[in-house]
Amino acid sequence: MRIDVITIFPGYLAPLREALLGRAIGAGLVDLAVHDLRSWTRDVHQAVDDSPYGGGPGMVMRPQVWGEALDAVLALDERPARIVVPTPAGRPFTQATAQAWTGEERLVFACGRYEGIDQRVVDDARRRDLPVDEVSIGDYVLVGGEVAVLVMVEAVVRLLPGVLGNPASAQQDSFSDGLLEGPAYTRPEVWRGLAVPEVLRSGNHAKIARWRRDRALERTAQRRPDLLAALPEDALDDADRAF
Ligand SMILES: NCc1ccc(-c2ccccc2)nc1
Repeated sequence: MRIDVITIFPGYLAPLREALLGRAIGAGLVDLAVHDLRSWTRDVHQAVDDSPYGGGPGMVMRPQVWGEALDAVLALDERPARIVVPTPAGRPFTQATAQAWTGEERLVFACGRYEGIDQRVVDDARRRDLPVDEVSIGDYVLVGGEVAVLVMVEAVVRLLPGVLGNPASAQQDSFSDGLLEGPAYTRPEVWRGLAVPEVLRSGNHAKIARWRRDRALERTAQRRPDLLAALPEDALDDADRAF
């Protein structure tokens, strides 16, 4: 998978080259290219924004600069790309989104700042039949899209074959079965007077699996009843319902 990020703060994306993601890049599982949007400005001030039509606070990012930047970056590679625009006004980015994007050959992230990017940039891309997703990683407003890109790239790349040491962990993590993950423990057996739940040291794998499922159901019911309500009919068996 090739990932391009266009931003006025390339340094914000440096963490993508660390640790797990850095190793995935080193292993050739992912190609990452970060581009400075100002490379496509033509004025001496390298202006990327301007006042909003209709008035109101803040500034809007100029369509000319973004149009030239996207055209140039898309032309760098012949692989078909999905353009992703992080925005508080976007559709929710979920684990399902991350899973779906693992099938993409290329993702091009457009990081907005200020009040966002002139809407015509997205409209123009869509009318050229380029797939464009405006996505939100949560109901809060950041200063720009860069942090959202770090979140989404990590969520997607970790799912790519060969990236995680143990692929099973990607299957068993939260949300993969629609439930939150329950509590986890490691040595020592007792820490500050707190003991690891007995069942986890019992060696009885059926009992352990049941206990873990019950804790996941309990935590999901307490913290995210919306996830429980969204589970497909056949997702819970009789033992689950008994819980
Ligand atoms: N839903 C997370 C998110 C994503 C992007 C932005 C944002 C804020 C200002 C300008 C451009 C993007 N804020 C929140």
